[in-house]
Amino acid sequence: MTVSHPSAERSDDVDEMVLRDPHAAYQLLRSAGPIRQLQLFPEFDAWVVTDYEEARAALADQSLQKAPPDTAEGVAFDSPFEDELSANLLRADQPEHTRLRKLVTKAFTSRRIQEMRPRIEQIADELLDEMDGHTELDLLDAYAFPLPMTVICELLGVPDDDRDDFRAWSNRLLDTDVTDEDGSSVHEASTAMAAYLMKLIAQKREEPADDLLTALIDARDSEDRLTERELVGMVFVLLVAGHETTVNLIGNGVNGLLRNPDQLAALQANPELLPGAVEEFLRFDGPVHLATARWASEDMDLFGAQVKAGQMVLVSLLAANRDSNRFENPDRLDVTRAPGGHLAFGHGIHFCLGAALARLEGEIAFGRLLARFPDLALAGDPAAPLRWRYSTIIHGLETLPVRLTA
Ligand code: HEM
Repeated sequence: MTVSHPSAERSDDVDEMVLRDPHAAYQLLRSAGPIRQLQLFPEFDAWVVTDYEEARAALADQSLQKAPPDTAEGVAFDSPFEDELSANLLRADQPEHTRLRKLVTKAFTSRRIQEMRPRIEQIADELLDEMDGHTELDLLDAYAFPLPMTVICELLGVPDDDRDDFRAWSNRLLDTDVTDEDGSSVHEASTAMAAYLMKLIAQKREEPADDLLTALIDARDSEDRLTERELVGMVFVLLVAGHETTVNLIGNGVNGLLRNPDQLAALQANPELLPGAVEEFLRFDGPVHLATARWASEDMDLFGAQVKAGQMVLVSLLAANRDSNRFENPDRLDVTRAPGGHLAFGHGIHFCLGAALARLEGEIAFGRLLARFPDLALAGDPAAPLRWRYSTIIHGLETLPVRLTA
């Protein structure tokens, strides 16, 4: 698959290739062992784990801590979300992590999530109604983005009128912008995002309702179970994780299907394959590229590498999910593959809180889309280069132009 990006003029070494064309880069890297140092950020190198077994072990290894240690290398660069947004689950170690996660687990259990099925189906159908009558459109804008965004906003109980601003800030926080040398664009986006979240919390304090944000505010104001910074950090992580990822489950999965017509036909002929197909989309082109940063808490031997205290360790979920020692024919999309075992939702104590919700959204999104537009196809020249977002965290397309009818 060819990929282009505005920064293609940068040096074409493997470090840069990991961001520009990750699957090809990991194929080159894998033969060099399960871990190696890469320069993914301008100021410092990070250790990157690429093989399945080691990736799984690293995700569960609590000597790789989430809170940057005092002596960490490159912390200033890695912390654009200072200060208001950083007190969140993905930056917390035990025991803070357990306390914070307990506040939200109840809202995300499979049973609670299954109750949302009729409403998610309705949201999908409304978006599909709006698409009807168009010949070509960007599936990310019209469907893959608004669906999970509407769901997470309703679950929290916040308006989604500002969702375009929110999407722009969130993209700026998660993508690597090579032109933002002094970090001012990221800083501006994190300041705007923090101000917006504080406004949402203030509004909800004025008008409480039967929703997750009200419950979190109660836990703060009546029970003192989290600080104000932690409240803002929680809303931040739920809103960002709730929509930056599922949009790319839908986008990457549809892209994979439309480029593999035999798999599309198999799924259309056997809709009962859908839940397994969603797992395969997650394995084949998962929405998260590298899991969020971990830091060595001490000098250690990590899979044969001498990692020093304070160095950053990143786990490549994309690489692990294409490890041929774990998955047969890993570069083949196969909707009949026995599901399970992929690392797209992470592993260990930070395993994705929203996995059940994302799976349900995915199942509904693919099922409704293919039923409504059975002749769905890529618009334009299928051999034309795809533009992937340039990001250490997100693996997703910039746009996905499709034709709706034959
Ligand atoms: C297909 C969609 C999704 C994918 C692939 C995904 C992936 C992940 C991954 C890989 C992690 C762990 C990161 C790490 O260990 O560094 C994670 C954590 C998390 N995800 Fe998801 N996610 C998805 C959807 C969602 C949704 C819909 C929500 C809903 C709010 C959500 C909320 C979270 C939260 C709160 C965490 C942090 C958990 C913790 O630190 O304990 N995610 N997700």
